[in-house]
Amino acid sequence: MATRTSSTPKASASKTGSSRAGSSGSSRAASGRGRGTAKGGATARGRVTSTDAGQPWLSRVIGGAWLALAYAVGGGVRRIGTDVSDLEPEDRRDGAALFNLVLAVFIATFAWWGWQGWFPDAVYAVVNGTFGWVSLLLPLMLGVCAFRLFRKPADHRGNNRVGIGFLVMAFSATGLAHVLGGLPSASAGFEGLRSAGGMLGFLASSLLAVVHPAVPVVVYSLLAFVSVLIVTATPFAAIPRRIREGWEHLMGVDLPRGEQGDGHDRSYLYDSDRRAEAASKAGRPKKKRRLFGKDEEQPTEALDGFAGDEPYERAVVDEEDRDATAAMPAPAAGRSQAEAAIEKIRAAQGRPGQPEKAPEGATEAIPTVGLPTPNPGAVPKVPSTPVAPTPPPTPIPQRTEQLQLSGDVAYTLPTSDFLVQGSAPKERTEANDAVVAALTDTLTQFNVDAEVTGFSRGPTVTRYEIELAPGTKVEKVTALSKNIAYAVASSDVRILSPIPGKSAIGIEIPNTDRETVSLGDVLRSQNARRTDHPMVMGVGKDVEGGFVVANLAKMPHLLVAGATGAGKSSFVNSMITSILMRATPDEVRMVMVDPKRVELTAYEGVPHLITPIITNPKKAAEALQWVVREMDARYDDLANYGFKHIDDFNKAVRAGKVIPPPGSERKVKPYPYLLIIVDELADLMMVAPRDVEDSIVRITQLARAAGIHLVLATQRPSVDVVTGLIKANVPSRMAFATSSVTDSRVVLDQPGAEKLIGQGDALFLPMGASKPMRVQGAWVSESEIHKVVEHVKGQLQVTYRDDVAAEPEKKQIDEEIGDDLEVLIQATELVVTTQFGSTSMLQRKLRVGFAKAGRLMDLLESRGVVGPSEGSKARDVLVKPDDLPAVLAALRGDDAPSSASNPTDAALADNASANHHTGEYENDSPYAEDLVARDLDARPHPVDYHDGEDDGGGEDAWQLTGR
Ligand SMILES: Nc1ncnc2c1ncn2[C@@H]1O[C@H](COP(=O)(O)OP(=O)(O)OP(=O)(O)O)[C@@H](O)[C@H]1O
Repeated sequence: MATRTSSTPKASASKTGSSRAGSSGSSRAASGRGRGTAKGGATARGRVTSTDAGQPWLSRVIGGAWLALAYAVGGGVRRIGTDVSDLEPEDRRDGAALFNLVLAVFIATFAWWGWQGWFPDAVYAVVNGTFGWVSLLLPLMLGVCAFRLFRKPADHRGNNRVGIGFLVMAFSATGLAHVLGGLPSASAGFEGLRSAGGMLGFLASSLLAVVHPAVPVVVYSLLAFVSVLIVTATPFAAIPRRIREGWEHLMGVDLPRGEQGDGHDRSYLYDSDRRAEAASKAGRPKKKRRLFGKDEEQPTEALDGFAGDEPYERAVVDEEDRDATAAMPAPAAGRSQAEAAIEKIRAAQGRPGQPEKAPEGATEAIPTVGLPTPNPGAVPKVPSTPVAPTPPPTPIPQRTEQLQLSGDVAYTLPTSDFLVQGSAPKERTEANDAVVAALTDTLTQFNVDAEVTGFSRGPTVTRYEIELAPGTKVEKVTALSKNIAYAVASSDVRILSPIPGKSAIGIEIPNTDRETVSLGDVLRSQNARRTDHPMVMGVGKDVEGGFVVANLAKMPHLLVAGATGAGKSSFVNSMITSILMRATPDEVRMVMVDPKRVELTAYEGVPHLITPIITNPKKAAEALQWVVREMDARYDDLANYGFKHIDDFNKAVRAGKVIPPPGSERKVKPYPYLLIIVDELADLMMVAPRDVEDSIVRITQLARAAGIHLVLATQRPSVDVVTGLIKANVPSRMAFATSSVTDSRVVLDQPGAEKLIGQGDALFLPMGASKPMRVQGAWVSESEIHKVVEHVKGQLQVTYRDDVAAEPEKKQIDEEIGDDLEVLIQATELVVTTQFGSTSMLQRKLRVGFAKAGRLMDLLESRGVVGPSEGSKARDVLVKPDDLPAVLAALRGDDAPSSASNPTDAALADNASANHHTGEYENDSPYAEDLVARDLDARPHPVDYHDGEDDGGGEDAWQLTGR
């Protein structure tokens, strides 16, 4: 113990010393001396002290003055634009920066402003003799270097890149200048060379020019171009984008707000620098996204006047630098990434891994409390799984052959550029290395013989893979879940044991730097392009960064649940937008139920709707009953024409093989898929639980073959909302973060959803899958939705069918009942609840005479509540207590038929199917108004969705998911 604790400060002290040496200042030198007295750190510090002491006082005074001046200038430069003056003193490199600045100004004075004198002349001769007229550019280059060193001294990679880029640029420029200056030979002398590319230009070009004067021009033009790419950190592939950005910047179009408004000079930042910058602000909602390849604030909201939600919104508004990661010190020179990252984690835990300072005069360092600082050299660089790249914004080929709607209406689907391109996914970041270090550290501490062998980074979480040594129990790792959570400073750690398909334990840990998954990217991914099926939706991205798309028709019904704010509505938006992007109103029709009244209003008026968005829960219950009738009608057609699935029926209709019976005037047309979206099931269940449950169960049991699909969303996944019956019939589940493990069990039949981190983080359990897949839901902004909806509305006018959620006609109270309604209701309640059909009981309980009680009993018999009289025996009660509300409503005449089991409803259903047989369905069809006049035969044959697929729908809903 003593050995370990005393060595830690020593190691750290020497590390600190060396890292700070580059930016030495007198104050730090002094502090070094002070600490040098402590035992243990004496050797290293002793050397520093003796060197300082040996320095002549004059040089120390000059050095001090230089640094003081450098700090003053640096302080000013750091306040230009975005204030970065909170830079740690040990990270500054103001001395070197000032040197660059002074040199720049000095060269400018004679190269640009013609300052003369013996000293400038002498320097000028050297500089100009070396670089020729390229020396005119040197002040600019040095100035940029100085600016970077003042403001971003810790960005060594970036600074080196810019420095090297300028060197290559200067060299190639001298080569070119030599040719442009007429290829002066050595005999032209110093003066001749100065007016061209100087000595450097002569050396660079004279030999190449011997072959042909064009050779150095070509070679150095290319080199100059490459140097520009190096300085501006532009990979070859990004050249067109950069040119476009530059152009837009110049022309002032689509100028990204963030880059314009905050004054933060990012022009010199390489992509990785931008990412690092973003990572340093981890935890803050990311505002920038990529629009067709360029950085952009949340898509054009400001332009469109849309102030919709932003991805990863947080309720807590805090300062950037109070974020856990932002508050951590920037990596000091000489420290490895992993080491810096470890420090970040420690800082997040409130235990920065700095050595404890020895008290004055102490001979031994105080033992360090907590985790030992892992030796960064020992932290393995584990491989990360490559992530799927952002799909190119290339347009998805338009399905022109299908877009001729029946009735010769040309319909154009929205083009894929209506949806923005997301930012490039990251394969690994500093935060990942930090977690690997922390995990390795935890395993070592608890003597678990296992190692982190790799990780795959998704948009929200990264899954770290741990492999066990032979003979090590899995439980040894799973038992450490709390310690792991502690080590990585996150309470949302989820352990998968094993990772499906792998002999490894998976530990899912939220990324501090989450990425937004743009719906546009998901729909442009290869998985989505692979099929034309109109019911395919972009779900999001899995933990390995692969795009997940799913076919709603194969699900065939989906339950979406999660606590408020977990991302359900965003998911529903992505789903609807996917359909609008890919399907014509002839292919998919929708019924939207939005009891919250605000979630789906954006879609009001799209031609895919068959009824206005339903906001009244009672009407929603009626609409569900309409769906049941529609389903029955479709089934009748299937049965009559001998088909098992609506797709086969549609195929046959398009092939002209479905011929109505002779005498029928009906024109048979393909049925569109019908998607019913209920945004809050709880609201419906509160109004008419039995009716809603009945309808849902009936629809879900049968509707798959009829091409009718239900999506039920709820923020209250409790058993009274998602009843056992509903659950049993809705096989696919999408669970967003739930507030309790009980809720998670209701949705998924297993725990897990309570560990999700919200904001689109979900467990997707499609029909047929045994284990849920963790996905980050796709995000589509309100302005994107608006654009898509406007386009779709511009293509075709919506034609609503008015009977879907129409108020059913008020049934008149039976004349026979007259004024006895109230007492009859009481009699019904009595008889049904007691299940005892006795006239004398009515007499007693209702305090009515024998004649009145007899009349009530007759009324009950005529309404099917009790059976006929059996002499002195009590009558049979024909209504079960569960059906009481429906019977009472029917007596009052103020409610809709409760279900198909209701005699009145059954009669209605019979009528409906009778109409079909007589060919009258046409007028009854939900699509009658807009489809009836269209000439089927004139319609080109649409693509057959089911080619090569199992028409019986035996595939898994997630057949399209994966990377
Ligand atoms: N896929 C996503 N990507 C990024 N951010 C998301 C995503 N989904 C949701 N969010 C963030 O979470 C916030 C809440 O999401 P949303 O409105 O979808 O929640 P909800 O579950 O529908 O809540 P409620 O039930 O209260 O309507 C959004 O405003 C957004 O900031």
